[in-house]
Amino acid sequence: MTIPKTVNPDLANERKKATFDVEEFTAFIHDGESFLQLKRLAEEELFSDLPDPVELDYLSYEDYYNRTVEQCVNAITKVRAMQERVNPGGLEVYHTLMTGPMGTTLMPGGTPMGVHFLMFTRALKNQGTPEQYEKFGRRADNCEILGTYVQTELGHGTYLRGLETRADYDRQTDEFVLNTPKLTSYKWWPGGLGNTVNHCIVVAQLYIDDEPMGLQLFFLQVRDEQTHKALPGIDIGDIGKKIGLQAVNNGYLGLTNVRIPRTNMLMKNAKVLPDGTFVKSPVSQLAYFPMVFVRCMIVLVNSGFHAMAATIATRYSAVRRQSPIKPDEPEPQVLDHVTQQMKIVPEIVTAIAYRLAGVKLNKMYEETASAVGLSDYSRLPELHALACTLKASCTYDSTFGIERLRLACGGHGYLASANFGNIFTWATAACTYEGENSVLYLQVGKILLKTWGDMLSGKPLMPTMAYLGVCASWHEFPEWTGDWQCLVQALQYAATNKTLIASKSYTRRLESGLSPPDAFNVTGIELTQAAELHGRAFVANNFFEEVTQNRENRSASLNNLLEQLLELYLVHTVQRHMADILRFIHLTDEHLTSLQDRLETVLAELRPNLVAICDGFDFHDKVLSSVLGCYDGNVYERIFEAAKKSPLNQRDVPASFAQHLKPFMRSSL
Ligand SMILES: CC(C)(COP(=O)(O)OP(=O)(O)OC[C@H]1O[C@@H](n2cnc3c(N)ncnc32)[C@H](O)[C@@H]1OP(=O)(O)O)[C@@H](O)C(=O)NCCC(=O)NCCSC(=O)CCCC(=O)O
Ligand SMILES: Cc1cc2nc3c(=O)[nH]c(=O)nc-3n(C[C@H](O)[C@H](O)[C@H](O)COP(=O)(O)OP(=O)(O)OC[C@H]3O[C@@H](n4cnc5c(N)ncnc54)[C@H](O)[C@@H]3O)c2cc1C
Repeated sequence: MTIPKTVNPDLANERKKATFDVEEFTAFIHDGESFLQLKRLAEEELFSDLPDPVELDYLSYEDYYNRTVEQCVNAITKVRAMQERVNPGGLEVYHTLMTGPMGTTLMPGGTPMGVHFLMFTRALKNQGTPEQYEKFGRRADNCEILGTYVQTELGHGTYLRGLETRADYDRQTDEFVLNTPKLTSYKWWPGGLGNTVNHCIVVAQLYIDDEPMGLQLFFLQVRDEQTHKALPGIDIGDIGKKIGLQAVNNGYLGLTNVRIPRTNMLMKNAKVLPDGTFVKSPVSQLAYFPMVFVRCMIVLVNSGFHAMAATIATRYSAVRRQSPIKPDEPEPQVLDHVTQQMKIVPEIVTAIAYRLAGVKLNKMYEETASAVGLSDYSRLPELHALACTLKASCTYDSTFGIERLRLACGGHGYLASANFGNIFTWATAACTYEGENSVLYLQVGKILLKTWGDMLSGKPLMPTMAYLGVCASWHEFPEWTGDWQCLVQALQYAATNKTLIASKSYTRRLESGLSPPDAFNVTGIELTQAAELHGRAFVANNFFEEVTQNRENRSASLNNLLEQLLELYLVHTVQRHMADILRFIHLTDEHLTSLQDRLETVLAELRPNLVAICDGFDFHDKVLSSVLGCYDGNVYERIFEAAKKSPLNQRDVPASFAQHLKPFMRSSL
């Protein structure tokens, strides 16, 4: 089957209908031109010789892994060469691309080197001393060594204080002795640990003279640099097949009396001196900072997955024709069925809303990291709260959004070659890794409770929670105007009152004699609901600010489009949380009808621009890797071509016919 060189006429027609400049939208959504140019340059280099993803699908587990390593190494080699051309000696190309959505999507089954770039290199830089960076970090940055972040154990992932891996200081030899004393202490899950890396950062409980000193990070070599064989005392391997991310090579690690020099503990914050004196970190949570960075990144990465799935479903829905709306008319593009628009358009805007929130969050991370560099730790709690809430709500919304988008593609959405399977399993993994979502919401719930107390005692509130003070001061919700500000305030008001309810329940339980931890546990449902609403209110408010500020820097047509996207996002989000809102705000049937009218109006207004908006996300066909989502819309040819590649179509009759079917049918006679 040859794929036509022409673009499907329905898609070409959609593109002609666009009312805005796609390139301007693309620059807006990528936060400026510079990253965009870098991304496109890299795509040109990286994708020229990538193999067909359909072939990868049929490889064995082992071949899939080996093939991914090959692709990964090729990609990194090219990116390094590109860095030398763009800014010799710098690392921005490297890090921007390998830690961004493109790096993750370059290999359909994920990459065994992702955690090397995301966590290993960064932790060496930010948790090590300058000398440690020179000794270990520079080699990691240059990929002379490969590593991963080894924290989770078979028995514990969430509850870090329960980790069982020990690092005992031996004053005589100036070494730490590392052990995983029980089966449950085995490290379990780290990406690339299975068979790829030769070094890692191990998170372990530090003991000095058998006294626990808390969790610390240790640089550890696990495999010989020449032979790649495990070093003495190290039991290491792959944890086996998962429901997705088959090439990430998640591994296990057991340690028996493994000795490392004292200077292998990352000592930028806490320190152990040669005589065994322990110098505490100025703030113990600094050991958690590598996780905060990844939580911030996840918001960008998952909003990217969400936008990928939305692009596939939108393009396919513009090509797919089914079921006349009026009996005597031709079959319309399925995108003209309003229920189809309702499945797709809210997902497009949600991906955009999280992309914008993710950019804001990552800027806040950079500011906080700079402040930490100057020993100012004051913004850590606010960053922690926002990273937790956005990581949790973004991964949840993208996971279920991607599934809705797959369903919107009917039968063909279920084909592996449509690529929803990979996109979904990438997205849903992030609901668990880097902090399980409910656990992160409970962290936010705890901070909301504390903030509520601060508010009652007149203390200043952190900026992203200041609205609690404003809303709590209202006797009742101001007059319902239904404008954008009102819709954002409705979400904030609901979040505030949910916090109030949770706070009252918690206090009531304390008064009835429950201990604080028990009272917190039984208030968990209300606390997580408050935390979720807090996150959604932030995303809505941020979207509102992005669209209503800096208008003069954008064309009128882009402003118009962004206003429509905002309108849909706010109306849809308010409708989604209507049960919470109605509990606190009196709305009439007229108000609710008006919201529904607005939803339907803006869906119709956005309809001509849907394909162009998805084009504006600027996903290369190799990134989408989908027979349904290609830019040219030659969907049926690609579905057919992919089917022809099935191994079962490579010979006339499969072996199982002679071996099993034929004797079986004879004996049934
Ligand atoms: C759940 C907690 C946060 C609990 O921490 P804790 O110290 O035991 O208990 P606590 O009393 O709740 O907290 C004490 C205090 O520490 C604060 N805090 C907690 N975390 C942070 C932070 N990151 N930054 C700044 N502050 C933080 C809390 O708010 C508390 O503050 P407070 O004392 O109340 O003022 C922690 O255990 C945790 O983070 N667990 C999640 C584990 C996790 O995320 N693992 C990730 C492994 S790596 C990975 O998955 C890589 C995947 C990457 C890929 O494949 O791409
Ligand atoms: C694809 C993937 C990649 C990963 N990569 C890495 C890596 O590179 N390095 C690494 O160290 N780890 C990695 N992990 C491990 C990951 O970080 C942990 O799985 C994650 O932190 C969740 O911890 P857990 O598995 O212990 O879940 P659990 O905590 O056992 O969760 C089970 C259930 O218990 C609930 N629960 C637990 N604690 C509480 C609580 N306090 N309150 C209420 N409910 C609670 C949870 O909400 C959940 O519903 C990876 C995991 C996956 C899936």
